[in-house]
Amino acid sequence: MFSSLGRQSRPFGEALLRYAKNQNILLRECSSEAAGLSKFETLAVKVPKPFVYNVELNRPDRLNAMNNKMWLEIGKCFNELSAHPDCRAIVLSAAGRIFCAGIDLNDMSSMGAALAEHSDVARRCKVLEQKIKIYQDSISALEKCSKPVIGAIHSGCIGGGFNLISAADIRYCSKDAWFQLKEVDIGMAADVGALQRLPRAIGSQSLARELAFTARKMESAEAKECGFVNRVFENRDSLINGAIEMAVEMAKRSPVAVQGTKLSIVYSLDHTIQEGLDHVRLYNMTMLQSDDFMEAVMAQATKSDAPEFSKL
Ligand SMILES: CC/C=C\C=C\CC(=O)SCCNC(=O)CCNC(=O)[C@H](O)C(C)(C)COP(=O)(O)OP(=O)(O)OC[C@H]1O[C@@H](n2cnc3c(N)ncnc32)[C@H](O)[C@@H]1OP(=O)(O)O
Repeated sequence: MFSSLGRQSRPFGEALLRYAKNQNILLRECSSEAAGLSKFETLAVKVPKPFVYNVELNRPDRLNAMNNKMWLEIGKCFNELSAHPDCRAIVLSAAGRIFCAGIDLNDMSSMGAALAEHSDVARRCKVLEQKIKIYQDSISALEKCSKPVIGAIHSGCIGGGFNLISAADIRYCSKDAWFQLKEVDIGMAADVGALQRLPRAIGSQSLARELAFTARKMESAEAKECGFVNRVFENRDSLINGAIEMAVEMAKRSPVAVQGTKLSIVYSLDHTIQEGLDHVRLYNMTMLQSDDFMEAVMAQATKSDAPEFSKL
């Protein structure tokens, strides 16, 4: 029964490298276009390992403050990666000395100008509603992305950046990281996801409310203690390497299995246990017929190397 499994015994790393070579995927440094995505101005996209994408916030001179362009590009990038068959796991990191200084405060004044075009409150509300919706959707694209997203945070992670990273599947940070829900300091309620996702991520309404009401900084040790991050690394380099290593582990597994797992976990967040079970039953009644399932079961049963799963 297991005799046809010869092709699965090739070492996984070798198979991936061969695949990357055949597909002409330039590992480590490559432009987002070379990685099969749109061209981005505010993001740098690299493929550090086969099937692993690294999206980097890339406005280091502005401390990665999120201008309108960046908001739009984050949504677009994660939507594209969600559908991209060469991407199986994503590391989200940032260039420069700070992970993200929140929304670009200069953009706030252009928002004021757009509002000033209307004298009527209903028309002004429509402008704001549309803007907030676009920004919310941009961050939700991480959660809706079918591939796991690992946030790798160094130094400051402020306001919009905190909201962004709250939508990642997994968070790691460096020792120097700090997190600040700064919205109340600029006179607004956070509106792009942290108030909804943070209490669930840390399992404490009390701590989430304290952070949100006061804009108090949370340092890396506290972020680890409350479960907001899984691991704290010594510095940015070891952080990025650690995040990529973990992404490789995910990329080794069947994309049918990993993507189905994310889909089920995200669905179950706001459904009853029974609804979640119904949902995953429907998924698996189809996906257990996939080649991936048979190949993975066989590899486990015969103690062979991981199979080389087809693109999905
Ligand atoms: C629909 C609404 C959706 C989302 C809303 C989100 C709300 C938020 O994000 S609230 C948080 C807003 N952000 C902030 O209040 C942070 C502002 N920045 C700072 O407090 C500091 O820059 C710092 C992050 C503590 C770092 O300080 P420091 O190390 O002293 O660097 P600076 O000299 O201050 O900054 C260097 C350079 O970057 C520019 N910059 C920093 N942050 C922003 C920003 N948020 N927007 C635009 N530009 C920013 C700063 O002006 C400096 O520029 P120079 O030209 O070099 O002076």
